[in-house]
Amino acid sequence: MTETLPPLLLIGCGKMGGAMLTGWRERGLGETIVVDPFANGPIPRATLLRDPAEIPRDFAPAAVILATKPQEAPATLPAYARFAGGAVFVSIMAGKTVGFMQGLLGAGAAVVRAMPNTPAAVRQGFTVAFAGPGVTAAQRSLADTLLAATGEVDWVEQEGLLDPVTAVSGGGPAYVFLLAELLEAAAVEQGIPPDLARRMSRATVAGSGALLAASAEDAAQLRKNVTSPKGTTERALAVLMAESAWPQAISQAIAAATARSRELAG
Ligand SMILES: NC(=O)C1=CN([C@@H]2O[C@H](COP(=O)(O)OP(=O)(O)OC[C@H]3O[C@@H](n4cnc5c(N)ncnc54)[C@H](O)[C@@H]3O)[C@@H](O)[C@H]2O)C=CC1
Ligand SMILES: O=C(O)[C@@H]1CCC=N1
Repeated sequence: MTETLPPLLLIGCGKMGGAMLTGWRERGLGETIVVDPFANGPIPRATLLRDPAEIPRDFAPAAVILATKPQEAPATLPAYARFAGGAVFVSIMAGKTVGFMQGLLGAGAAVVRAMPNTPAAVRQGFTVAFAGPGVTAAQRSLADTLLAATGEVDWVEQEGLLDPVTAVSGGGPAYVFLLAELLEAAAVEQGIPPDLARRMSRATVAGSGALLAASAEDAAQLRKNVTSPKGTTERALAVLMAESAWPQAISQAIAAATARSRELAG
C-alpha cells in the first residue's frame, strides 16, 4: 500500500475532512487541492484554495470529496459540476442523498455516499458507503481506498441504510464521549478528586474500547465478565438496564438521529 494516491480535490477541511486528509497523507498523497474559505492554512502536502474559481483549469481530480456541512450543499456543489466527467464524488454529508447531489452536480455524476466517524483521526474510523448509479468498479475501488485510509469500510446496497448508520456509527463517538463525561461527573459526586475522576473515566472508556476491539467475545459477554453475582456492578446495571433507562433512551436517541438524517435529505 505504498502507491501514491491519484489527484484529489477535497471540499471542506474541517473536523472530518481534515481527519480524512491526515489518513490520506499517511497513505501517500499525490497532487491534492483543498477548497475551504475558512480553514487555517497552510495544509501540509496540499494546496489550500479559498474559492473553486482558483482551481487550475487543467486540474483533473480522480475523486472530489464533499466534506462541507449538508446545509452548505446547494450553494457549494454546483461549482464542482465540471468534474463530473472524470471524477467520482465521495460525499460524507449527513443525510444528503445521491439523487440530491446529482441534482446539483448533473444527473450523470458518479456519486458515492459515505458516512465515516471521527475516530478516523486516529485511523480507527468506521465508514459505511453506498455507490450510486454509474459508479464504475474502478471508482468504487478508489473510494474504498480513500475511506479505508482512516479505518474499516463496509458497503451497503440500499442507500436508505445510511440514515441509521449515520445515527449509530456516525454520531456514535459522541454518545461514548458523553458516557465519559457522565462517569467523570458521577465520580466527582462520590467524592473523587476532579483530576483523578477525569483520568479514571477517560481510561475506563478507552480501555474498554481497546478490550472490545481486541476480543472475539460479544459485548454482552464482556459486560458479564465484569458483573460478579451479588456484586457492585450488578447494582449499577439494575439501574441502567431497566427497560425505561438505557434500552429505551438509546433506542429513542437512534430513532431521533435517523429521522434527522432523513430530514436533511432534501
Ligand atoms: N463530525 C463528525 O463526526 C462527522 C461529520 N460528517 C459530515 O462531515 C461534514 C463536515 O462536518 P464537520 O467536519 O464536522 O464540520 P466542520 O464544520 O468541522 O467542517 C466543515 C468545513 O467546511 C468548510 N466550508 C464551509 N463552507 C465551505 C464552502 N463553501 N466550500 C468549502 N468548504 C467550506 C468550513 O470552513 C469547515 O472547515 C458534514 O456534512 C457532516 O455531516 C460525517 C461523519 C461524521
Ligand atoms: O451530527 C451530525 O450531523 C454529523 C453526522 C454524524 C456525526 N456528525
